[in-house]
Amino acid sequence: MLSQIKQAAPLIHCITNYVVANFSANGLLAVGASPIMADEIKEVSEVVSSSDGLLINIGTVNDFTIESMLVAGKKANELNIPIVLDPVGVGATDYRKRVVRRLLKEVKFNLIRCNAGELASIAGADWQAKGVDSGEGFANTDTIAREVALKYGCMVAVTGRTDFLTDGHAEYHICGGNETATHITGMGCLLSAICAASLASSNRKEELKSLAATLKDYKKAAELSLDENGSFIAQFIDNVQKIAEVKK
Ligand SMILES: Nc1ncnc2c1ncn2[C@@H]1O[C@H](COP(=O)(O)OP(=O)(O)O)[C@@H](O)[C@H]1O
Ligand SMILES: Cc1ncsc1CCOP(=O)(O)O
Repeated sequence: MLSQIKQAAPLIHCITNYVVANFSANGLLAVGASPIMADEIKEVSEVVSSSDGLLINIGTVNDFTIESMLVAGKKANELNIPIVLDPVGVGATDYRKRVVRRLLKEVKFNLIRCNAGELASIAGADWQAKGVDSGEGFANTDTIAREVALKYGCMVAVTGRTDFLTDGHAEYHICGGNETATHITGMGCLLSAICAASLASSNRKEELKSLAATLKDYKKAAELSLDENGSFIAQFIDNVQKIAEVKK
């Protein structure tokens, strides 16, 4: 699927957090997409209107950027531009919970890409999240993901050792990857940005299947990368690029 993104070369508007902005831009470039990071309320409407996909990531959201997210999200809905929500660390604070509740109420998302702790928080399930990391709990994430997908009429991708993707009806489990991914900040955030590129590059009828292939390619790139953190980051970007360049 990364090769399909490379062919389509979509422009992806990212309203994302300042921890991962550079990594996400480089990752999008590696798959052949074009990133534009913009969160000023006076320009987000114009930026999203000329984009093929939108990422809303709440990792470092504040009272200004939430308003920009809502303006961009509503404009994208108007223009039928696919939107991915990454609810980074939503379980960590009441503020983040309120932000995500408001986003899910006022904007229609195509995909929520999250870890198990974030999913549990959105669903109000019992879970011990750890900041922006997944944490631990006993809830059945597959069941909750299906419920959340049906409730919000969107696809849900819950990532971890095994990824789970569903639209509430059909579903995929994706195995593999490299545990080192959990020690690198921004791996989930970049994946969400690439999912926006995937949605922007695929036929609407095939988007669940295409997203599953995207998650698989992402895990493959991690498998092919070294286990030390610094080398992993460089090799991972190289491997994402190589997989995207394979002609299908
Ligand atoms: N234990 C693990 N082993 C292998 N891959 C993992 C593991 N945990 C997460 N991943 C992978 O890391 C990437 C980012 O997912 P994740 O860490 O769940 O996101 P987040 O950064 O939002 O918590 C995904 O490709 C996921 O499959
Ligand atoms: C550490 C951190 N703090 C706020 S956003 C962020 C990045 C989280 O990135 P990811 O969830 O992809 O690891």
